[in-house]
Amino acid sequence: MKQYLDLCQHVLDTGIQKGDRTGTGTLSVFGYQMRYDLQKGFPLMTTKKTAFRLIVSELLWFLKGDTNVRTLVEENNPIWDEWAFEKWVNSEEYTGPDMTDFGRRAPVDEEFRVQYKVEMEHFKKRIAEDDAFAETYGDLGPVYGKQWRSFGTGATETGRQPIDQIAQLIDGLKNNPDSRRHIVTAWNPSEIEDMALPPCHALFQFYVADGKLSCQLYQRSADIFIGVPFNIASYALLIHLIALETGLVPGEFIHTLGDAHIYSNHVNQVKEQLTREPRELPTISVNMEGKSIFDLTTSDIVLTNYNPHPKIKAPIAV
Ligand SMILES: Nc1nc(=O)c2c([nH]1)NC[C@@H]1CN(c3ccc(C(=O)N[C@@H](CCC(=O)O)C(=O)O)cc3)CN21
Ligand SMILES: O=c1ccn([C@H]2C[C@H](O)[C@@H](COP(=O)(O)O)O2)c(=O)[nH]1
Repeated sequence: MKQYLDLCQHVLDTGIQKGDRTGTGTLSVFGYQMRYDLQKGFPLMTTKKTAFRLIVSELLWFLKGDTNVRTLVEENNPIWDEWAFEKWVNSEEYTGPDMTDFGRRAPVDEEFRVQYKVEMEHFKKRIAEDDAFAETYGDLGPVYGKQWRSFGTGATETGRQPIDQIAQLIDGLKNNPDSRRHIVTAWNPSEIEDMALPPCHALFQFYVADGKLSCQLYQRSADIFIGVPFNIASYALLIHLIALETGLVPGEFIHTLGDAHIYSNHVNQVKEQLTREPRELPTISVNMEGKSIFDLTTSDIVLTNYNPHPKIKAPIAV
């Protein structure tokens, strides 16, 4: 994972102090590229323990075309909770304690944090138990799952069907591997305003040469300490899955970043991680057993030989 540590060092050394939407403040560079050869092992962070289980359940959620956090809540995956919760506490129906700016206040205000945790637990319980509530407040809008599997409603004006970009990708890779048009985009300008968060991993392209399958991602905005380790592993897993589906061997993941930033409250954690020696990479195996990648469950994907340094905690910017 030297590539990742080099990115961290580069941003610490040359990053510019920049304000951001969340009000946290960042050190930021614009434009950076990393390459991961998947033949050398599975690129999950070894310099801090990273929750692979959460990465798997999020990717399978995208692949099923799901955009409702209920599925993630049921799988005990909290990574999208804040963005659904935000919609709930800003709604007219919410009558609990004031949760304005909860993301910024919770890490620094002990008394508020207790209140926030109570409200968040209530919210999750209701998402899990109340169908109508989950349908309204669990849904993040037309985020990744919608764009990947069902891009563009368009039906009323054009009479066209929504596009299953992943099915088309698999089809194209099988039937026309040399094509330079193996592209999937989550960036749908006409639906951005309805999304809880505009897509960060916005567009990717697949490529086949020598029987190997590679993918390059353009990520417009990259939270280096929290988001990027998840994104690298998620796309590496996506390449493995698409390779199984198309009879190819995993090649390279090329990760191209736009605004690549370290949040000001992650700088110490990044420095701690930089003192650690990378270890041997783990490997993964996938049990397809006649299933398509759209029907997999988390237990079908198994990680072995993962011996990371301990976890490093950090607050997430909402
Ligand atoms: N500021 C920000 N950074 C992100 O990376 C990010 C967002 N926002 N918003 C949407 C999604 C949600 N993602 C997330 C959210 C939380 C974790 C997280 O809490 N990771 C912890 C581990 C959690 C655990 O082990 O329970 C970590 O330490 O990596 C990771 C990715 C990635 N995205
Ligand atoms: O997969 C993801 C999702 C989100 N992020 C980070 C990047 C930014 O820090 C925030 C999004 O804020 P914007 O103001 O919309 O750019 O989330 C990530 O790194 N990876």
